[in-house]
Amino acid sequence: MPSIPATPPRLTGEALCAGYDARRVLDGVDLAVAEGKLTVLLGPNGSGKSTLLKTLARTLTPSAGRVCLDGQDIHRRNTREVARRLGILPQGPSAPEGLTVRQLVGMGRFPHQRLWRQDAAQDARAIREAMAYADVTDLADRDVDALSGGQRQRCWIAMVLAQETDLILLDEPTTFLDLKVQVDLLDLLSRLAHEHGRTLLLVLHDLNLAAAYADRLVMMRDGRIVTSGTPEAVFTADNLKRVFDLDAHVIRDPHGQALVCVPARSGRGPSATAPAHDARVAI
Ligand SMILES: Nc1ncnc2c1ncn2[C@@H]1O[C@H](COP(=O)(O)OP(=O)(O)OP(=O)(O)O)[C@@H](O)[C@H]1O
Repeated sequence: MPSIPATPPRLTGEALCAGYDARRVLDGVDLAVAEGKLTVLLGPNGSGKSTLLKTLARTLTPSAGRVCLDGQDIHRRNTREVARRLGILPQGPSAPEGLTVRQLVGMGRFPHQRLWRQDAAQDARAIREAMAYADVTDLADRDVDALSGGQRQRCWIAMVLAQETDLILLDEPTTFLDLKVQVDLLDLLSRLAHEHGRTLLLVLHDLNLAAAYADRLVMMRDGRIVTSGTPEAVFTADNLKRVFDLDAHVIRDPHGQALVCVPARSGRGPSATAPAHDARVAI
């Protein structure tokens, strides 16, 4: 996979309002997804993260504002054209029954195929590379239904990779995975951004993994972006309180230097859980 030089954002949302029937969820969201970076969207349940991802991916039409992909309104582009540039893995995806892993991953090639023009060799190469990258080659002939949650999630990631898009949106890709598998998956996504120049926007619920892996954090509440920037700039106790209503300290991991959020246990106050050593810093 060739590296792509840093360029201005190709995916932006401008004054986006969106929702479901009469219910407005997004309320004037402005967002430029940083090129070649891993951006993590954080926010409490129901704050509109999935709605934003769906709107950015053209699955949901905004009631006001617009999404631009490569400078053009994404809703004026056709589905196949968008799918060749932008891949999305929604929350809790489901596959048709009886599909093997290779067939599922092959679905990522649909946007590149036409009835009168199919490049079987190119499709086979993309599927092979995606399965190798997501470490599911050994599972290729297994039934997707018969896999563990973690294995299945890696297969879905492989499907998105086989789509060979520069922009990848993932909604809670680590849900239901054990910590080691979460870390493996985030390492993989991080390599995609940093070694292959892909642009990733993902929703995560684990604050500490988000702070450890994100180049940029975007924090949402009540359908609005409250703050965004590098973890150094925005992963602060004040912002965690503003966005999540969470009482916590943010400290620096003395070994890896990552920022770590230590929640205060209810009724005991933040100081009850703060470590005694001098790694604690006011952030
Ligand atoms: N298909 C839908 N129809 C109607 N309302 C919806 C639909 N999907 C989401 N909502 C509502 O929109 C609001 C935002 O939901 P959304 O899924 O975007 O939040 P979220 O931040 O991704 O939440 P979570 O962290 O729980 O996944 C919620 O109040 C939710 O109930």
